[in-house]
Amino acid sequence: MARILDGKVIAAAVKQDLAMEIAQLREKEVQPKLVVVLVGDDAASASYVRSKERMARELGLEAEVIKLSADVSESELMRQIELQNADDSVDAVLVQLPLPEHIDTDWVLMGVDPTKDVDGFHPQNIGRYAIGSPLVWPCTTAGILEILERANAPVAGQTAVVVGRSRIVGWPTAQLLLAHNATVVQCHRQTRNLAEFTRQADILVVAAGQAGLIRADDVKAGAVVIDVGINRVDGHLVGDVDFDSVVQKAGAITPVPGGVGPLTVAMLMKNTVRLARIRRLTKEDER
Ligand SMILES: Nc1nc2c(c(=O)[nH]1)N[C@@H](CN(C=O)c1ccc(C(=O)N[C@@H](CCC(=O)O)C(=O)O)cc1)CN2
Repeated sequence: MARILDGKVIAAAVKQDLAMEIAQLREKEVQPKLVVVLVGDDAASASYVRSKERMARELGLEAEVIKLSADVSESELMRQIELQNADDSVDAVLVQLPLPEHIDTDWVLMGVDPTKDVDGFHPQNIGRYAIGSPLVWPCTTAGILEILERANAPVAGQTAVVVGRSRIVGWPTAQLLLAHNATVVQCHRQTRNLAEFTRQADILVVAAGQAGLIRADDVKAGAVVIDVGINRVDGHLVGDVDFDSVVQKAGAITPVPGGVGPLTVAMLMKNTVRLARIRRLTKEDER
């Protein structure tokens, strides 16, 4: 039976460490500020943004949410982002995804000042994945590393298989595991014989958006399985991994809900503090 990696417990530990760091920053008169831009009225996005605002306030960070209507023009959205880029009191800017279809997401993300890009989605930060040191890793990816580290799961030298190659999770997670010296295989929709790869994984990260995609037969005995899927099936939230069968075979597994999700918000707070520290306490030529 696998060890359950409880994201709520790990997120609470991250928050506790951060509270101390924020108190120390306050002694240096640094008050980190996060701005979240929310476009439209998608219920899930609105709920995630509320969690972000709530956790920021709990930790004593300044947080502002800019709400724009679903039919906002691309130029108005860009204008709002540029205002945040120019505001010296703002350390971190996040544009909640997904954006409505009429908006070019790549273009908008390129508009965020890379030094305030708390999601790590600006091309300049994506380029830095290649040298293993973006200013920040995307929040979910950073959360996955936090889970592995706090579970004392080794990464270097392990075979890691990542299913999915999204901008938000799959791609950066593969890059992060590579930067930590895992042997990485990135699978995606067009991968043939997916199970041939997943069965080799010491660390299996699944972010495909397909409920029940990975079953016990697809997993190596003793593997660490990180389930990033969030799917609603018959009114219930389930991951991409068939938890009930895989829990019998894996060495450790994250549940859904209560696994990676809570870390995504906690790591946003950690990234905000990191960007504030870099902008306010590090000389430009040391960044
Ligand atoms: N700009 C960004 N947009 C999005 C990101 C992101 O990192 N940056 N990630 C996701 C949504 N997301 C945060 O934004 C997020 C997703 C899930 C959770 C979470 O805590 N999930 C819970 C279940 C919650 C539920 O009941 O729905 C869990 O897994 O336990 C937090 C944040 C897409 N957009």
